[in-house]
Amino acid sequence: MTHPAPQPRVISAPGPLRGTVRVPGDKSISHRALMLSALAVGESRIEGLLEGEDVLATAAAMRAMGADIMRGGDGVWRVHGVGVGGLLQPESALDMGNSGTSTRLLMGLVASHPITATFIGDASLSKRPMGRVIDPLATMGADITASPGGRLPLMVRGLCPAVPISYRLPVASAQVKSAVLLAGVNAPGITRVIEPVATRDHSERMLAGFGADLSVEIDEEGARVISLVGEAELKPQQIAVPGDPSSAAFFAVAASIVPGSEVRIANVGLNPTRSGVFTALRAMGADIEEVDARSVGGEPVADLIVRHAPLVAADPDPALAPSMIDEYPVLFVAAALARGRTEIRGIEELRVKESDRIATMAEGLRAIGVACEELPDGLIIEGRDGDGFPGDAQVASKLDHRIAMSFAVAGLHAAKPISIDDAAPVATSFPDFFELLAHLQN
Ligand SMILES: O=C(O)C1=C[C@@H](OP(=O)(O)O)[C@@H](O)[C@H](O)C1
Ligand SMILES: C=C(OP(=O)(O)O)C(=O)O
Repeated sequence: MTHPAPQPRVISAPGPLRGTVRVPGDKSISHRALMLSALAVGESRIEGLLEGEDVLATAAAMRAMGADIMRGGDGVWRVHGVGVGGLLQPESALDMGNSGTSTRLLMGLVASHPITATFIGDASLSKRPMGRVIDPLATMGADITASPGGRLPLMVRGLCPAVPISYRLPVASAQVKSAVLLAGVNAPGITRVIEPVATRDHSERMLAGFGADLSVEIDEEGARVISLVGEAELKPQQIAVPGDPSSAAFFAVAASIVPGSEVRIANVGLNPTRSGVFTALRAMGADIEEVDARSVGGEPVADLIVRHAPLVAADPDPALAPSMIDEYPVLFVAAALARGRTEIRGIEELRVKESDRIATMAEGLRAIGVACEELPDGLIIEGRDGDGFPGDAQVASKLDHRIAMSFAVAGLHAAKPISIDDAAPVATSFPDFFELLAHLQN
């Protein structure tokens, strides 16, 4: 719950970006790999795990509930699980730091085990809504006491056996879907999640990969119906985590906006439920080539070669929102340099992330010289037609890693430096972001 001292950073335009970078492992897949390995009996091995603070919070919580988790000197993580139903009562509160995914998915796991756990987090996480997972998990029988507004700190008292439910998602959220499915892993019978709008499907892929009986059908209205047979026996796996497209997006935008750049981003996960940002950038004229397409750990992967290109405003299709939800802040930076006006709608979910990402980005963009107008569910941005940002301003990251990295990217094409009041949150999802950026500047 304590924060490291703020780490201010000044970014100035260094000239073209050139070379190859390999982005770290996918954050969503890393969380799930640790959780499911911790529920399997026997040793799982995870290669390419993201070693960011959010994922380390998940690892610490799974250890506190009985799993044996070790990082080998070879960088491979070895997990000895406790078996479905075998999670132990943690001795102290689970500190989720800044991580919404850790909190919501672990609440699901605890909900169907005969244990009680208290969840705490940092100032950002303590403002985020948990009612969206409390509701279905309470229907499954968990007893949950939350702080006012359904927030952290909160306590989950699991029920075993839990009641399997059929739950239609009221909000397009992979975290809510996953919380219900993970609770369903230790519930008798069939737990069903109906998803009118598809969100990232890593939980479904990985549950099936660990041997759970899970099926997905499309109903007559086009919704995905995910059915999971509970009291599953999960078998240990060898997992290779692909690179995170959400992290790759920062370099894709950086190379697109800085004249003379050409960057190869290696090992990027391109699961269609995650790759919307590349579709949106290409619609703006970005030059993104996919090479060496392959499959890593059951997920599509390729290297991306991104070259500078003049960008033109193109309103992103709101239907793409779930597949690029975390990439909007950096897409706003691209839109702010494009020719024309971009209207981005259908992204009200951005208001409940690590910060209110519509408001925080609007404030920062104005500070660096961009005209924009906030909407309840989006943002209108007047593009600068390739003209760099005037800069000479300080922006606030508000405990939000994606805000800090987005303004670092903006600083690469600014007449005067942009300072970020606190870049420490970058360590939650992308600890070596600034090192990789420096590598491309040499
Ligand atoms: O399931 C996941 O791993 C995630 C789902 C998304 O959140 P929501 O489910 O709240 O949309 C995303 O923003 C988050 O970074 C990771
Ligand atoms: C929203 C994010 O993560 P989380 O919900 O796990 O905090 C993110 O990484 O942008």
